[in-house]
Amino acid sequence: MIESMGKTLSSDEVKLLLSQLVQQGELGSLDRHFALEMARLHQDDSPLMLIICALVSRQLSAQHPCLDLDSLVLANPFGSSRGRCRISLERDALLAAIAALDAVGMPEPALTDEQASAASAPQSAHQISSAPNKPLILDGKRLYLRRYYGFETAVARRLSALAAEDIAGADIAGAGIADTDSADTDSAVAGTINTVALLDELFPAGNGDIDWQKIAVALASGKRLAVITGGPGTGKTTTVTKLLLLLMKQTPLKIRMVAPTGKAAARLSESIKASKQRLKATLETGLIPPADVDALPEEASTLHRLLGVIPGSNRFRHHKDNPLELDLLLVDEASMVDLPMMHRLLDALPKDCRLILLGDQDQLASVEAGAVLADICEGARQGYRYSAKQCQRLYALTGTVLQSTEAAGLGDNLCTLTHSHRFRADAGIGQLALAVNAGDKARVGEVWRHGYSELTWLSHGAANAGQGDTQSNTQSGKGEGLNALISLACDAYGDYLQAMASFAPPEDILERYNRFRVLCATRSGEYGVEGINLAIIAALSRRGLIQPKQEFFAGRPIIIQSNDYGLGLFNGDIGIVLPRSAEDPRLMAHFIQSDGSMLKILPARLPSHDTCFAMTVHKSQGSEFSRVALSLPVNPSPAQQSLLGRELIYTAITRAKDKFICLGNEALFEAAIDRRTERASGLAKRLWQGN
Ligand SMILES: Nc1ncnc2c1ncn2[C@@H]1O[C@H](COP(=O)(O)OP(=O)(O)OP(=O)(O)O)[C@@H](O)[C@H]1O
Repeated sequence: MIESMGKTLSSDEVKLLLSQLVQQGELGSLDRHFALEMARLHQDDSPLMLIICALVSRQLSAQHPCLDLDSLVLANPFGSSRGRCRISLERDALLAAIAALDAVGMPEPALTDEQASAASAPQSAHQISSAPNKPLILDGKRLYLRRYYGFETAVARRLSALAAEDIAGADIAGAGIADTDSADTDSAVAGTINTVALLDELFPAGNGDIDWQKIAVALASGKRLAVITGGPGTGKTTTVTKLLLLLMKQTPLKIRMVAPTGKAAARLSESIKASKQRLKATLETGLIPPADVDALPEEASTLHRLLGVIPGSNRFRHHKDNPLELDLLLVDEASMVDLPMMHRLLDALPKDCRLILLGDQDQLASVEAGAVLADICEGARQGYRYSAKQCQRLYALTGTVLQSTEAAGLGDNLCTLTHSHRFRADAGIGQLALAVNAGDKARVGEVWRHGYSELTWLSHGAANAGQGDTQSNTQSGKGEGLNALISLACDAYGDYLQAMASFAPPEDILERYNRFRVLCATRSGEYGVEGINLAIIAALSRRGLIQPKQEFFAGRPIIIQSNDYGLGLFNGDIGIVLPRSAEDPRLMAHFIQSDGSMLKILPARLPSHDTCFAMTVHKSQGSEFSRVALSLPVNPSPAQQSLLGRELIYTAITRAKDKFICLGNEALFEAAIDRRTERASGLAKRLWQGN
């Protein structure tokens, strides 16, 4: 049934095929190894068993929690470019044959929490279960590794349960309107009035448009789970600060705030602090004294730190049997949280805890498997979906009339903020981000051609010039685009290097460095992180701004590639190697921590790291810079092309506050906008359709 060039393949031929796919870079060696191990453990090295296991493993390596058999390209499931490696499968026989494999099980009806936890117990991602349970689960047309099936079903079950729960006493508006007994109704109405007064104080009447930030606070005040999403500068932090204030006015709560990376946690802390200051200046009636705002927490940590890493293990101190001690958990940059991490987080939440997720559903999905935030928001992509009960409650609290729909999935728990207060509606970066996010290529072209001073297009070469041909701030000519980008980067980085040369305080040097960043779509190649870093080092050296004679040199920016809990450094943390002082030229790596203090580490003690004049767009999530230059590859490989999607471009653009520069070519840019990253997952269906 598995054929290549019209010939049915034997097991040995399939094993050879897997080796060839690895040699060609079309399959990971881990995926091949996984397939062979599974075949050995299950004493079944049938061609189908080998192929299916390799495909499921490859899906996971590409961050898909499952293999969706409906979207499998039967004529060439590995997407091989070599004729010999293009196998084909028969649709009709495939499902039945997979179901008949001894290694494949079917979903157990209503898995209990214990069973789900056992199924998803921490092991290495590709470890094969030694339990009698089947290592693969076929759920309809989706094939999972058992562990990931456990993660997905547990996350769906826990989120749905949280979503369905109203906060006792907060269902006041609905109760006040609906038919409840009179005592309840009296206290409910009193509570409603209190909440209404607080909401009015926090959100003074505007211009008559719906105030979605107010809706978000009203919604989140009554639900155990609230998800507030929106693009950059739409006021997520402002909104959540007001929400925390409102909740704390009603009941004292033990609150923790987290983000997936150290950088994002530091930014959350800064944003909350700034938001508190702004809020204090707007409170007028005395209903909320400034001291109440001061009392709000502002310290944020990483998810890993919250859950308590156990050194040398991939388990955490907090889990179902040792839950966290808190009443409310706020998770920022939730789009970066992967499926296994979301499972661990939900597992560690105590009963009766509120969970608030903040993030931008349109950003790149997590680096590891899943696209949890996008799945959570999937059912409300076309607009809000509030039940009649929720609309009644929101009307009672905010006076806003909203059109109800039939209750669906997480509809009552979601609020999307769409108006950016950071980008002027008529300014280039906001316009470009909007057009890219909508996949509107014609509009994208118009925005580039408009000649906004905030946007600069650098063409890869004359042959490819196009996108910004008609605008003044356009560069073309073979190789000139890259030269222009390197020169521009050297000008920008020259600022912090000159501050270093005059022994400015490290905080000042880091602040200047963080004003600009080159972001790359890929790691390798001349236009990737590796090539651009080398080119910038060479150019800065020619200008005499750095002296890269050794691995560590004064002014070398560093990005950390792994977590080191002992040192307090985390994957994605960024610092600079600087002399200790004007008198002491010995070098120390300097990092600003989430509480604003400076961490100094001897370079030799740093965990794995890389130079960071250029970094990947993926690693830039949760950060923002005044100016961003994006470098796209010239001739991306098929694997690179698949990563070059709309979310990547959107994420890069929205890291920039004042200026966005793009080095690319029109065809590539357009193709990327057309390509949406879809992760094979059953989570959205489970959350929104209950299966
Ligand atoms: N309703 C509003 N009216 C006017 N300005 C606002 C409003 N809400 C937020 N802002 C301003 O917009 C800016 C961004 O707000 P905020 O930091 O809350 O957004 P965010 O969505 O959290 O941003 P980020 O994308 O950086 O996470 C801030 O300067 C804030 O003062």
